[in-house]
Amino acid sequence: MLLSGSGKPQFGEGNREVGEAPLGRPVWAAVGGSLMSLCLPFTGVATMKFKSPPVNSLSLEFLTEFSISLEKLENNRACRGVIITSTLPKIFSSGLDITEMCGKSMEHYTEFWRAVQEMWLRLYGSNMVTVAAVNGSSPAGGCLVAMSCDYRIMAENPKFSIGLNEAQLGIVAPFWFKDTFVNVVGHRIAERSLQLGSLHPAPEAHKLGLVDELVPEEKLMERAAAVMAQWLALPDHARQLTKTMMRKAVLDRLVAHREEDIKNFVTFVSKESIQKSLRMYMEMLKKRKS
Ligand SMILES: CCCCCCCCCCC/C=C/C(=O)SCCNC(=O)CCNC(=O)[C@H](O)C(C)(C)COP(=O)(O)OP(=O)(O)OC[C@H]1O[C@@H](n2cnc3c(N)ncnc32)[C@H](O)[C@@H]1OP(=O)(O)O
Repeated sequence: MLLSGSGKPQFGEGNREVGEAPLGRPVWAAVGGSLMSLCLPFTGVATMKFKSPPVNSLSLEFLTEFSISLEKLENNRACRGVIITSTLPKIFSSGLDITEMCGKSMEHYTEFWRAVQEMWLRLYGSNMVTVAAVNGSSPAGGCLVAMSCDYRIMAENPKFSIGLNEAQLGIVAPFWFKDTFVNVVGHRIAERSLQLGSLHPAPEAHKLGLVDELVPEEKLMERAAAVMAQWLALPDHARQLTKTMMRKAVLDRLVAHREEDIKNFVTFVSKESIQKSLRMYMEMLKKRKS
């Protein structure tokens, strides 16, 4: 992931680079983890770029780096917003790494699911303004990342799709994926889309309200910066309290049922029938390629 931003850099470890202006003030700070890059310039707006080829799957390692990066930005008082995008052509994120859910131990599933929860709790509950610049396809967990942001701008290419397609894999989106979806598009659209495991091409996703606007791909980052400026024009405390008011019930629900949710996931994913569905899905992906 690639994370970049400006202001007062607080990133202690890793591949840190800090530019110094003549007065000794940091111009920018870049913390290049291996799976995402992050930069924070003077504007106080960080850009986080996923860079985990081939398709930015959300592996345990990726999720861990994502959560740590969010925590660092959240704790950096100079950072007020983050734009999330991908360095890979055509893919925002392919969602949870299916190989993390196949043929592994119960301990591994537990650790993996806790990391998925952690990422969502941090992103959905962030005090920062979060804008997703969706520059490619974004199924399932990738859609969750985008939906957890405050605003979604998608490249207008109809070949790019987004949605919670879990049902197509023979698995079930957990209640907090569903809650996030309902909060974005409303109950009826969420219900139909979830039951059918629909992946919506960008124009349809826009019509449904799953993404807020479509722009030509080359204008995506420029537009994300403009939207960010608009959101940051308001006082942080008023915006943050409003965001909390809108999202708290859904966040609290997972916090209250976190261990139960992990148990459900581990039990569900360990079933031979589910393992078989996931294996068949992976085989289908490979066959489709050849
Ligand atoms: C009672 C209730 C209890 C509830 C308990 C909980 C239940 C479990 C909930 C789990 C929720 C799951 C969420 C998810 O996110 S699951 C993942 C869903 N993702 C997908 O369906 C996307 C699949 N991928 C694609 O459609 C395409 O790859 C994509 C459009 C993203 C890109 O297409 P492209 O043609 O560019 O690339 P390839 O298809 O050739 O893929 C390249 C290689 O990457 C591998 N790949 C793709 N996606 C994944 C993935 N998500 N995880 C792991 N690996 C992935 C693909 O197989 C190719 O590999 P090879 O190069 O080795 O062939």
